[in-house]
Amino acid sequence: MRFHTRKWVKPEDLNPNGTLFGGRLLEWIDEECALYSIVQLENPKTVTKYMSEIDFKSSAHQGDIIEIGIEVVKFGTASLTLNCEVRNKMTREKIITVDKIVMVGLDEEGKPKAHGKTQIEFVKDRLSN
Ligand SMILES: CC(=O)SCCNC(=O)CCNC(=O)[C@H](O)C(C)(C)COP(=O)(O)OP(=O)(O)OC[C@H]1O[C@@H](n2cnc3c(N)ncnc32)[C@H](O)[C@@H]1OP(=O)(O)O
Repeated sequence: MRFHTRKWVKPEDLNPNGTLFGGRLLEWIDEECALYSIVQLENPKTVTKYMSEIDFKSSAHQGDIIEIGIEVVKFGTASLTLNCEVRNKMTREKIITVDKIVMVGLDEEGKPKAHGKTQIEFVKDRLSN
């Protein structure tokens, strides 16, 4: 799993309990998956179709730095299936896991569009082609 993005937990990210608000974390995960999929599928019209159950294993506190990891499970026809793990950068403790996130690339009419991708591509390799 590659951990692409770090986030710094700020006062506005906390719940009334004083720990990281779950909704904020899901927003970060969704955005991370969208950005990752847009780049991989080379389609800016890529949406979240499905998220499996989530498992909050531990929390984070103000000032913590967390990192969001993504792994490709499968390239489908129009879809890209990912899994995600978020961990505390300092303690390496797992905060959340999401086993299955399905992103779908759309065409101009908002219908699923075949992407023709079968493996992860790195931007640096695209540039050298
Ligand atoms: C980043 C964001 O926040 S985006 C905002 C939130 N997301 C949205 O608004 C999306 C709203 N949903 C939609 O517009 C539609 O459901 C669409 C266009 C994404 C998909 O429409 P569908 O009629 O379900 O398309 P279809 O049945 O062809 O499925 C498309 C792909 O999704 C997969 N899929 C569909 N439903 C599910 C599901 N419940 N679980 C897992 N995968 C699914 C299919 O297997 C298919 O994959 P493939 O192309 O690799 O074979």
